[in-house]
Amino acid sequence: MTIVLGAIADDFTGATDLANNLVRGGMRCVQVIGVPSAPIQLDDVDAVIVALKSRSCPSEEAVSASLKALTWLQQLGVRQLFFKYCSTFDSTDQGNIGPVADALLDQLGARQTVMVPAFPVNGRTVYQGHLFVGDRLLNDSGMQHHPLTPMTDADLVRVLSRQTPHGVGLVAHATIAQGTEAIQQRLEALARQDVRHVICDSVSDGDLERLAEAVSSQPLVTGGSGLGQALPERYRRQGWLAPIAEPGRLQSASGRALVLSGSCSRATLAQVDAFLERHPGAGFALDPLSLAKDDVQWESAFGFALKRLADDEPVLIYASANPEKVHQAQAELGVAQAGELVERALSQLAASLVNEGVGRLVVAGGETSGAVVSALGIQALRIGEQIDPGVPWTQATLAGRSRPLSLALKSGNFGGIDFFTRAFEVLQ
Ligand SMILES: Nc1ncnc2c1ncn2[C@@H]1O[C@H](COP(=O)(O)OP(=O)(O)OP(=O)(O)O)[C@@H](O)[C@H]1O
Ligand SMILES: O=C(O)[C@@H](O)C(=O)CO
Repeated sequence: MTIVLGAIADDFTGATDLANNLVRGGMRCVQVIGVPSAPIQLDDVDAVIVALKSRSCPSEEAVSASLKALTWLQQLGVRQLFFKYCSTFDSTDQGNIGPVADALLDQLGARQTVMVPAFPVNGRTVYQGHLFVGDRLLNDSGMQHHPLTPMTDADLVRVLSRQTPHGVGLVAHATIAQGTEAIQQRLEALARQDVRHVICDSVSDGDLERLAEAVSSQPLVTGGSGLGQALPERYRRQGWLAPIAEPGRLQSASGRALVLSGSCSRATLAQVDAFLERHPGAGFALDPLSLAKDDVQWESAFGFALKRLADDEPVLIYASANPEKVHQAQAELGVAQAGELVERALSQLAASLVNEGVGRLVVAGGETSGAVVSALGIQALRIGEQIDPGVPWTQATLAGRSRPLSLALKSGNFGGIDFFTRAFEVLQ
């Protein structure tokens, strides 16, 4: 059967989040890390997700990587394209959501796309074009302090209008509530006014189902994984997808357990605190200012982890810090360098500690996960059981290792407070 969906995700945790929801909808998914350099086996696959690290890089790089992914997916003959970005619309005035969406539309020869970041089960909803995280507007949710893409405006029409020269419009909730026909009529009316990007309100799974029905035949849809949760059922009704497939089972996990965290989100900071409270002495804090000086802190972190792993004790290495500390590091080092130092330190720890027997690895943060997965040389991930909404266990085959590596890539703001402990319980 034809591959139904080809997705391009702007970060690695976002890619596994989308894959997780598609698998739960009964689609057989493969997640690849960048465009594969050699042909890969895609028999019996309904969806292919290309994970990029294009959320925070210069927009020209994001556009070029996304178009390369699109070309590859077009060659596979996929029926619909999905541009996956964050449910908190992480971006800056330079992009990358607007420029990438424009470039994808151009290459597809399509005139319009919907923008649907909502993921209600995780508290992300959009009403009158304004993004909420739980009961807070985006700019008051903690996302205003994000180290790389601070979100200081919750009005997505306004946010996106700064990123594209094209028209940006809204399908408001009153229309979504009326159902498919009303949504399609509104999209058509906006297209006639040359509105190219359409932010869509959605406050419930029902809204996402109505939207999915309205857009499941469009060449390109964009948004968070909430829309991805609703699409498989539409594809099935359109006859594009066989009845519910058995989502693949992963091999049993083996090896030592390690948690690495480079996310500074409110949720991750609470998860770090909860883990350290439950396992006193199990954490090692990295600090970009020390990392910038020499290798001493990295070596200490490595030694600390080795010792605890040898004793089979829980271990968490983290750079996660409150906004004051992050700003202090950024003021001295610059935003990009502070981030890079942390990403390099954590990804080198991952590579070295996997060599020392780590087989179950949890990574918190999308950029951080991108750096770790790249350092490990992983090319593709199989999707397994969900730990919390949006975060599944995955498995990767590594060169020179007989057993696969089990890997959970946690989006910054996802997961319950006990995530770092519960993740390993789910594996047993
Ligand atoms: N103490 C720190 N000071 C400055 N920058 C930091 C610090 N700790 C982490 N960082 C950087 O902040 C960025 C956090 O982004 P990351 O995407 O990993 O987390 P997140 O945004 O919370 O997760 P997600 O993208 O999944 O929502 C990374 O580039 C990381 O290196
Ligand atoms: O949509 C989300 O919130 C996540 O999948 C994500 O992209 C975080 O990096």
